[in-house]
Amino acid sequence: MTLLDVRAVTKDFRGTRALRAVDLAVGEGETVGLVGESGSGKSTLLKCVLRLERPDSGEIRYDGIDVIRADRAQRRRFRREVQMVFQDPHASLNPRMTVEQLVSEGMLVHGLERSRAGRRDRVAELLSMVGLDPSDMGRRPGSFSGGQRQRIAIARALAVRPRLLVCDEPVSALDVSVQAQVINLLADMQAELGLAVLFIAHDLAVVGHLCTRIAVISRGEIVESGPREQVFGAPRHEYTRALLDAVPIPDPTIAR
Ligand SMILES: Nc1ncnc2c1ncn2[C@@H]1O[C@H](COP(=O)(O)OP(=O)(O)OP(=O)(O)O)[C@@H](O)[C@H]1O
Repeated sequence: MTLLDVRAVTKDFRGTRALRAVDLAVGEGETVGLVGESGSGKSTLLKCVLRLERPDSGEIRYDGIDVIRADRAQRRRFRREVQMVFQDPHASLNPRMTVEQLVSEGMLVHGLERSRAGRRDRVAELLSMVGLDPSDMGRRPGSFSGGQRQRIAIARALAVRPRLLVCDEPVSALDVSVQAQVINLLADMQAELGLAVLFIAHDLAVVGHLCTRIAVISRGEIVESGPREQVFGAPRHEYTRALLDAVPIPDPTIAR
């Protein structure tokens, strides 16, 4: 079943065509990568999906909800079921809050765990899941490394039991050695929880590691889209070939 369905979305900013009739679908439990260089339109598409920008034309549907015209109850469901992990956990995690507060905030907002003890237990469980020590839940994000902060951000997103996780350049700010750990964690969580993932990045190698389907965006247009093996093995578009030339192939089976 298609969970997120973006159809023919177009967006102009006073003369700049940021998106040209973009189509993009993410199925239930599916991992989709959206790749493109800086300025290609990735952020604009994301803002349209998150209702931060209104497309000039086109449709965005999420599990029966018309995202652009959603009513209050629909927006509320959408805000719980679609969670985000951002590029910079330093900026996206409030430095004054403890890990316990950060991870339990969504549960409070959405009324998922009524008791403080229940929320605490769930925070402990989530921290273990993402490879952090539950006894650290009283610490603040500033005392963790970049990779650990991204684990906190992932635990926070998972706390409200989302169906779709949207990751916007989640490892771009991390050291290369830490990038692989965070990608592996996302892959584990995706498999364990059956989450759908939309993973946005400028780096094709990073996307290829996690996503079974890849869409390539260039100058506001999806220039290629298909199974990972097809995009890596037989890229149709010259822009994809250029992106492939610029990165090491992450998986030797794909390289062959
Ligand atoms: N608010 C805005 N006003 C005017 N132009 C904009 C605005 N937002 C984006 N643009 C333009 O739209 C185009 C797409 O930008 P967008 O930020 O979506 O690209 P991107 O792929 O997300 O790039 P990056 O990876 O650098 O964030 C660019 O030409 C950009 O300059």
